[in-house]
Amino acid sequence: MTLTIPDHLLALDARDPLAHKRGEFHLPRGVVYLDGNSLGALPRGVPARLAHAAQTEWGEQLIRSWTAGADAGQDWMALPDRVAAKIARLIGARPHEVAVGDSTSVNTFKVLAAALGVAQPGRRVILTDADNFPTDLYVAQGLNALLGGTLELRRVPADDIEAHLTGDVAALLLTQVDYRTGRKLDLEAITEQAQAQGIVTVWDLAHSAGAFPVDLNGAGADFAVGCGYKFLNGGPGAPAFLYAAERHHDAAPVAISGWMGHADPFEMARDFTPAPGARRFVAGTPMVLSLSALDEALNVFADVDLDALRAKSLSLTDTFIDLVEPLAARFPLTLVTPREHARRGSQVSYRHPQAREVMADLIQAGIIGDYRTPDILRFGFTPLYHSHADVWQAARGVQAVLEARA
Ligand SMILES: Cc1ncc(COP(=O)(O)O)c(C=O)c1O
Ligand SMILES: Nc1c(O)cccc1C(=O)C[C@H](N)C(=O)O
Repeated sequence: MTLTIPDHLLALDARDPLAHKRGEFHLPRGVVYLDGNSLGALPRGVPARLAHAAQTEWGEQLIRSWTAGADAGQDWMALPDRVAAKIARLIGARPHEVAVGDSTSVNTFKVLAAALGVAQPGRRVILTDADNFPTDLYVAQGLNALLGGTLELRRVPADDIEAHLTGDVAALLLTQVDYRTGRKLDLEAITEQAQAQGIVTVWDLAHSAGAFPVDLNGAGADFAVGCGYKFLNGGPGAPAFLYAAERHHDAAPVAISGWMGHADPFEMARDFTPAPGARRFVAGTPMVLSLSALDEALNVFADVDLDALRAKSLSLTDTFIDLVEPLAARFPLTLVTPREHARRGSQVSYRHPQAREVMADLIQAGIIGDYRTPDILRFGFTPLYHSHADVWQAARGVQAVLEARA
């Protein structure tokens, strides 16, 4: 097995317009980290920012930090809005259509409730992908239980979704990129077809935001959610985001109407008057420390051309698929990620009957991907910090592990 990186891959790295971004991350030595679709790597600016938030803003300024520096946009109170504005650019939204805080699960509850609130009267069906990420399914089940079981959760295979966009469906709940296979759905086309049937759309962008450009406004999408700790690199348990199209702000119910979503929290009014825009969905006190980390992590994207990000992501995943392809002839390895660019997110997955054990061996060898039930080997590629040389090393690692186990 040769460890010499082929010239054509070195040439791709040499003309990579995003190559300089790698230096903005801490990447441990001896590891090829292919799990940024679960927990993004640490941006170098984050530790100092966290230290400042803890020592100066909390330690010295204490409670004054909630309002201190408001004129310069440095107050904690507006931190969720500042982070929302940075995420808005990545998902094709306007800043006042994005709210940041809570987890993706909680935000899914909020936007699903909001979607049902603006759905066509009398419709009770939530249509979703049978293989959707569990939390999406569970949240829909929980909301149905809360509503006395009056909803129907209709689960169909993702490939059959379009055929099920019928006039009785209230809301469509879909994850754009499947967490197991990396299959990417056509958000624009599905949104258009759903809306033609009067269906309100809710998109889970957990594996989309920060991985490639998303254009929610361009698609006319209704609602969306996504994670802060995956491709946005906000750190473990980073706050999530939600998106609510401006046209729904007045009519959509705020299911968790907390005081921080009030138009004037310190008025301490007895009744809920929603804040303008999506801020109304920020229920409670902003998680300042984790928001600070996410805010800093998002600065990495400031000078990133999102089309270049997508082009590089596809080049990395193409390269991995090409390099691993010969192994499929020798080992029970089946590519489950679509080869078509339009249908691929930023990960590559394979079925293997001993996927769990193979991944354990890979991690032992410093190739960190992950295993997903029942038999999926999952490799996430982050165009901000991966090179084609990394891809080469990862593919060689897969080869070595499979050969050693044979
Ligand atoms: C598609 C999708 N939705 C939601 C989540 C997670 O939600 P939460 O941040 O609430 O754990 C994940 C990953 O954990 C996911 O892959
Ligand atoms: N959120 C996670 C966690 O708290 C622990 C371990 C993994 C995760 C994940 O993000 C899993 C991820 N959503 C997935 O696609 O499988």
